Amino acid sequence: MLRVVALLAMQVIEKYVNEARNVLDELLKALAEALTLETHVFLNYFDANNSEINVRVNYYPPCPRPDLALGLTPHTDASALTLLMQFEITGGLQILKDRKWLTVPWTDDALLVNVGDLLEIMSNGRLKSPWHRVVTQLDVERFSVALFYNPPPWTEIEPEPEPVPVDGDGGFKKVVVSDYLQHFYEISPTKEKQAIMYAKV
Ligand SMILES: O=C(O)CCC(=O)C(=O)O
Ligand SMILES: [Fe+2]
Repeated sequence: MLRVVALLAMQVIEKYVNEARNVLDELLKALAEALTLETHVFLNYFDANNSEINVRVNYYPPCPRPDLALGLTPHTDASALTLLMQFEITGGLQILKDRKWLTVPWTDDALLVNVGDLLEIMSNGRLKSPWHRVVTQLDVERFSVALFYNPPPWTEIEPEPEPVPVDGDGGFKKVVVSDYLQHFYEISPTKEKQAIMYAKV
């Protein structure tokens, strides 16, 4: 019985992964166009057989002292893009903006897309990976599914040189995806957004 359930779950996840890949590929094209770049500049790093998709299921139980315990410690995602799903509107996900934690507005039945560090590097800082965390809640339990989409590990990603980011940021250099990931996991968790400095000139 358990085997049947596990098999069914695997089929559902596989279906979701395949659909998610289509959505994310379209988004990578749309994001490149929005930055007035050639449509495929980001998508070209991915390939259907070797790109990495990792799925993490997060469970946050109700917490008697949300003031004392976080659900997920602050971080950026080491992905290119992350597709997030939650099962009901429960809040909990927050991003740091102007030094304040803001709860991400998330409507029911909506998927949320998060820019990861690799896309920040590829876009030379024009797309930013947000510093985010999950807070616990008193009487609320929460599930989320995070799907991380990455080019194959041996891919060398290169920041798009033009146009120069408006906020004067940028200054990224070429990195190999697996080198970046190794660095990211070696130094995580960090107190602030730090791993991405590895990809700065
Ligand atoms: O649970 C969430 O909404 C976010 C999860 C997340 O940030 C992650 O798994 O990296
Ligand atoms: Fe995350």
